[in-house]
Amino acid sequence: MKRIGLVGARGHVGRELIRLLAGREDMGLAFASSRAMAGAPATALAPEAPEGLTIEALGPEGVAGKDVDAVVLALPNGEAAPYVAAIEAARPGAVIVDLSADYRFDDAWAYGLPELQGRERLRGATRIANPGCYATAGQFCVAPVRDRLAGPAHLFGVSGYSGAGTSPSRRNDPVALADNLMPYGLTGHLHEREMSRHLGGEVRFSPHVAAFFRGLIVTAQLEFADPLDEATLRNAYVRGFADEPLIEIVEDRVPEITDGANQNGAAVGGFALGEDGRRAVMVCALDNLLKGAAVQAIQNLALALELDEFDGLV
Ligand SMILES: NC(=O)C1=CN([C@@H]2O[C@H](COP(=O)(O)OP(=O)(O)OC[C@H]3O[C@@H](n4cnc5c(N)ncnc54)[C@H](OP(=O)(O)O)[C@@H]3O)[C@@H](O)[C@H]2O)C=CC1
Ligand SMILES: CC(=O)N[C@@H](CCC(=O)OP(=O)(O)O)C(=O)O
Repeated sequence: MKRIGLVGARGHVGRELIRLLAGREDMGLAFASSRAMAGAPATALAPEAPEGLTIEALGPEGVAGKDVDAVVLALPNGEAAPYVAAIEAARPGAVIVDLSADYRFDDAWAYGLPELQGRERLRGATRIANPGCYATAGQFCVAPVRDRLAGPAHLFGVSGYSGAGTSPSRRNDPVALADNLMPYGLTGHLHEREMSRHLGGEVRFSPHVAAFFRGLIVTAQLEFADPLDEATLRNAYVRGFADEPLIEIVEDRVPEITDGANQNGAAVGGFALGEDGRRAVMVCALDNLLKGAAVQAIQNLALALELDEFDGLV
């Protein structure tokens, strides 16, 4: 049984990770760190947590002192570096999976989107940057046809408000969101840069947050250099994601939020082609807390520790 430590356990993603780890026999939660919940049983965060495990408030040195195989950092952006430095000094061989955006642009870290980046770099890796939630859905919409694009892909995204984390803000305030849809990050959202970098082509992204708690959808406008027929468009996705158990290709209708929310995997569909075959619209729905975060982290932990990637997930 590989021993996994979790920092940021009180967050929405931390709770999902505790639940998913409880579903595996080859990895288990060895410690859970939260400053606000220190001293409480881990079952207060998620009923599936190991009985008898008490939440601790661990700083970087405290985390680095723990005898674990891997540490998952589920902290807000900008907080990971001291933890990484302390773990690197004390146990350089330990696996670190960071859920924030802090290392997604760092070539020394493997970018952990197994379905698209390939698994070779993730197997046995010790530093893995988990992708962003919209960035995961956006890349699933664009990657199978990226080489055919005539220009930037234009992506429209709507997320549930759990995407904005637990620190109070307008973007996770149910009162401000009631009967509302909030555009934000109108230019330069971090996931715009993340997608552009990892797709190797420019993306324009318009994020929105809505009044539902979890799940997100990305609708992608794609323009092609040469016309495509519908069979070619469908085949690009069907073949591109063949043998990927966490990606469902939806061929008979357009995916909606409910196709992704509370699901471990992503639903990809749309397949709407303009009359001249030069433009298509694709859609991806997934759960921002699951395939957009915690499920992806479990896949990455399993690959890094050379375990079954999909155990407990499919
Ligand atoms: N929410 C989502 O949909 C997604 C989130 N992510 C990423 O996953 C990570 C976790 O997300 P989420 O669960 O929403 O995060 P939260 O904003 O809920 O933060 C997680 C926890 O981190 C702890 N924390 C906050 N600041 C610090 C600090 N300075 N030092 C130590 N601990 C701190 C807090 O617990 P306490 O105060 O008790 O210590 C908090 O509950 C983030 O990097 C996020 O960007 C990625 C994809 C999707
Ligand atoms: C609604 C909302 O605010 N969503 C977040 C998505 C958070 C996320 O996926 O991630 P990273 O911070 O890990 O990139 C946002 O747009 O920043």
